[in-house]
Amino acid sequence: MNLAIDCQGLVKRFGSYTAVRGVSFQLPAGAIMGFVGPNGAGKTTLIRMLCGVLVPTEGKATVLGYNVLTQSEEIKQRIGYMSQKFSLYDDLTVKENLDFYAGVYSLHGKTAQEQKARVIERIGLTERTTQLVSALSGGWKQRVALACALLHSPQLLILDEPTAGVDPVSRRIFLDLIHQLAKEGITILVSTHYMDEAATCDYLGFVFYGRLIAFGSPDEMREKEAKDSLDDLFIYYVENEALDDPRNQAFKKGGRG
Ligand SMILES: Nc1ncnc2c1ncn2[C@@H]1O[C@H](COP(=O)(O)OP(=O)(O)OP(=O)(O)O)[C@@H](O)[C@H]1O
Repeated sequence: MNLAIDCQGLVKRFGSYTAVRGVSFQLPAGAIMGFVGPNGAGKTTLIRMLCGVLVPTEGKATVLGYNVLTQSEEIKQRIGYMSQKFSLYDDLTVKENLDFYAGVYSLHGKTAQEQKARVIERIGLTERTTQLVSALSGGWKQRVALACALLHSPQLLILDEPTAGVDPVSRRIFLDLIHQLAKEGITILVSTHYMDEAATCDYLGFVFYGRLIAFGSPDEMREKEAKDSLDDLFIYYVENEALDDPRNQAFKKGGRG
């Protein structure tokens, strides 16, 4: 199987605090995977290790066949990353933001022009290129950020809570775009708090206090544990997780979030 991500026993400690505790999973190329978990579960830390920007304390991982410890530059060139804050310049137009990111990805001349034209068309931004980003709705900002992340034709797209604070219609449009991109062969890793989004992924990883407490396809997971909803399934896994972290007890008693 051609794997986009293969990680084994990834651990990240910040001083005495362990944010990621031995995460292992394999993601086939071309699949969409969703990370779901409460705030502070360790999703972003895990993602940052897979992007090659944060060095794991323990464990190993390959992303697109490259080692996160020794080949982070190769990984960075081949992944598109979009954070929950979108990382756009509000006082620049859509086109100027794309120009800026083309430079970041070292795209110049004809290649830059072609790639910008490709993503503008692909993401449906033709009518928006001269607008200031500050004048755009959250949904349009999200699409501009996606266009920026796709400029260098990445093989893996990593989206960290891309739809946080975006209205439901825009979320749906964005999700459809993501699914089309996956059909075109891009592997997608997305972290989300929304179970309806998670349900559309090929694979799901439930992250809870630094552990990957479940991994599999949403349908298989629901069938295996005989749960109708992913919310029920998540709670089921959390309640069956014997964690030493005292915050786990708070979560079980209703302090979720
Ligand atoms: N650089 C750092 N130094 C110390 N602690 C950190 C650092 N980065 C993250 N943490 C801690 O690690 C834990 C996991 O954080 P992380 O951002 O990975 O969670 P998350 O699941 O992405 O949460 P959210 O959904 O809120 O983005 C948190 O308790 C956070 O405070």
